[in-house]
Amino acid sequence: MSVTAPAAALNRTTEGGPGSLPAALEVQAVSVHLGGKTVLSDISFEVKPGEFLGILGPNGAGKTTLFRVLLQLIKPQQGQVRMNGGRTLGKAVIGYVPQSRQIDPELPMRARDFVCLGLPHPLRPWLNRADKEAVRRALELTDASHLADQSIGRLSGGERQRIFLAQALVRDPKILLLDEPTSNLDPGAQEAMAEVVHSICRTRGISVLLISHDVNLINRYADRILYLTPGQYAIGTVEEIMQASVLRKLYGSAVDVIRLDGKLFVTTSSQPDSKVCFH
Ligand SMILES: Nc1ncnc2c1ncn2[C@@H]1O[C@H](COP(=O)(O)OP(=O)(O)OP(=O)(O)O)[C@@H](O)[C@H]1O
Repeated sequence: MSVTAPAAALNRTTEGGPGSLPAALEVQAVSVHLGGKTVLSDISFEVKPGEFLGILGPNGAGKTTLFRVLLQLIKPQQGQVRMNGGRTLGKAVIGYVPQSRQIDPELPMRARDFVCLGLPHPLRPWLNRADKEAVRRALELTDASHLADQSIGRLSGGERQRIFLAQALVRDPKILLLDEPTSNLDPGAQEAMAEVVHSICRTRGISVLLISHDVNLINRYADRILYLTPGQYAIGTVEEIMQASVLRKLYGSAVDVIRLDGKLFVTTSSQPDSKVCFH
């Protein structure tokens, strides 16, 4: 069920953004039930080429499940997903960086070989010129060319995320799905990662859907946000969605939004000792 924000319209993009282009992704009335539970309920939205959509919401709201639907790993019980104006390009159209990927520090693999695993034929013993160029370009786009010959297991968390991102980009996707790519990074590395993603989104016209629990990071980079809570959602600009009236409807409980030194904080105010929650 969607919650309509005051002055917010479903699928509206910010002025000067990629609003007038045909959608790269259309999610139409999608519902998903898992283990007897409704995880996504009648969700509809679209994303334009080169648009950056931030996805926020509490644990268990269905954010990763939405990605699994977009990746065709889960078939929704209701609704449909259309990409690239309804022209099916297969899974190559989507680049995906999953949540929390563990790498053995002793894994004897260079970063460039890890990026190669994103190619359609990763186990081929040689790379042709086009493959080499794709890997070179993906590393360059993610500002990671200098890491190419280093061992993937020995890279820092921030450096490793860039290699994961390069792997997701190596097939030149039209849509990029990033599941909490900045979690476990220090603030500087989070900012650097978000900068790289934003630049790729804008310069390559790739639609980015990025899940995060950091509303302020999303606020700086996203054109719009999709805010999911169990069974409910709202979509619009940060200003439209991050209002107490909208979040109260989404959570079905007392929630306040505080702006302090240019930063947003969401608080639960039903408790006597009103406390800051997850943002
Ligand atoms: N295969 C499954 N079978 C049953 N329930 C599932 C399955 N996959 C996910 N769920 C449930 O669906 C709900 C949404 O899970 P999901 O991982 O999409 O949430 P999320 O918003 O990504 O959470 P988080 O922020 O913690 O990553 C959870 O309650 C989860 O337990």
